[in-house]
Amino acid sequence: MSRHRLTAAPSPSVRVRAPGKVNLSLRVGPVGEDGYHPLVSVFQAVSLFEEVTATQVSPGSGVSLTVEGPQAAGVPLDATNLAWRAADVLARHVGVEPDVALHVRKGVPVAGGMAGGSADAAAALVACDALWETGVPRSELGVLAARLGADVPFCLLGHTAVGTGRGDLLTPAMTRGEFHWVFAASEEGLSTPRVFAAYDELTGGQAPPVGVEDDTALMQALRAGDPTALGAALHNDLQEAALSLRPDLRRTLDLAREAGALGALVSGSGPTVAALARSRQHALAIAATWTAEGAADTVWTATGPAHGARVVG
Ligand SMILES: C[C@](O)(CO)[C@H](O)COP(=O)(O)OP(=O)(O)OC[C@H]1O[C@@H](n2ccc(N)nc2=O)[C@H](O)[C@@H]1O
Ligand SMILES: Nc1ncnc2c1ncn2[C@@H]1O[C@H](COP(=O)(O)OP(=O)(O)OP(=O)(O)O)[C@@H](O)[C@H]1O
Repeated sequence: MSRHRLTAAPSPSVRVRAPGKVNLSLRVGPVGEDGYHPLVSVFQAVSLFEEVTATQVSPGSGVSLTVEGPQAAGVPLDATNLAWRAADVLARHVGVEPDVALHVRKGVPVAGGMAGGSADAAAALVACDALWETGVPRSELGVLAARLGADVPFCLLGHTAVGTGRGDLLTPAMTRGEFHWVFAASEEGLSTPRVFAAYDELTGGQAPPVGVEDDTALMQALRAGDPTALGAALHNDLQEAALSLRPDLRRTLDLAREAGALGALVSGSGPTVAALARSRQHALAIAATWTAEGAADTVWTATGPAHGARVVG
């Protein structure tokens, strides 16, 4: 008598990785009537990745979501989650039912100014498009991405790019070589709208208009692959606003400079502090200084630029 073991075939699934970012330069104009600030930013994607797995479920199941990672407790598990919203937006756009089980593995600090949630949205768009075989062109995914948040189009694109408008109109930038980064992350995040509101207060709502010409030295440093020149050109208009809400970050910045960082700044709306190092070894030395001084809850090293949202495995 022969025995047959019946094993159910695993449901088809797609795994996508999307990067967090650091704003090498962030210049913020006066708030507009839509509540958004016109900005010019040079984004760089770094090798801290969010991973979203989209798995097929039976028709009519709808969207479900699980999240893993050290800071997963701070992430919403309902339809307000950016990955869930991305699945809904794509389904509506192509006219399919949003049936999918999403699993998010967080590798970017939560509410840290590094676009972790935006990376989840970008990854979910790519993952669901592949799972549902809807074949939406990248340019069209970019339009959907902008609806989900100002940082989402960049997480889709990756590498290094100049963003204008809300930060969602992107032009790829030329770079040479690899840059070494260290990030000091805090358990307690900062709310992006609160940081923009603090900026409005500090500038009395009269911030000067912004232009791409302010970043000429930075763009030249990127093209030359010159980390020293890049370190000197790093800039963030939101830094003082973030420091007004988190004055302790000043010490984190000072410690990085004392450890020889080529430049140090608050990443985006903070509270993560980014430091540019000379090499991988130097990045580890800065990380060790921050850890020894208790200047961060978690310290991460990474390189940039990194690729945009793409299918892995
Ligand atoms: C600070 C940055 O991370 C820099 O890259 C981004 O500008 C923020 O991008 P994001 O988190 O994707 O932003 P969204 O989710 O679109 O917007 C959150 C809130 O941030 C503020 N916001 C965002 C982008 C922008 N250009 N001006 C703004 O004033 C608005 O109050 C908005 O309601
Ligand atoms: N998938 C998600 N992951 C993390 N947070 C999410 C997600 N979806 C929605 N959120 C909400 O968004 C808030 C900001 O999270 P996120 O990690 O994207 O911040 P951030 O890195 O500061 O973003 P940005 O740099 O784009 O402003 C969180 O506090 C959380 O409430």
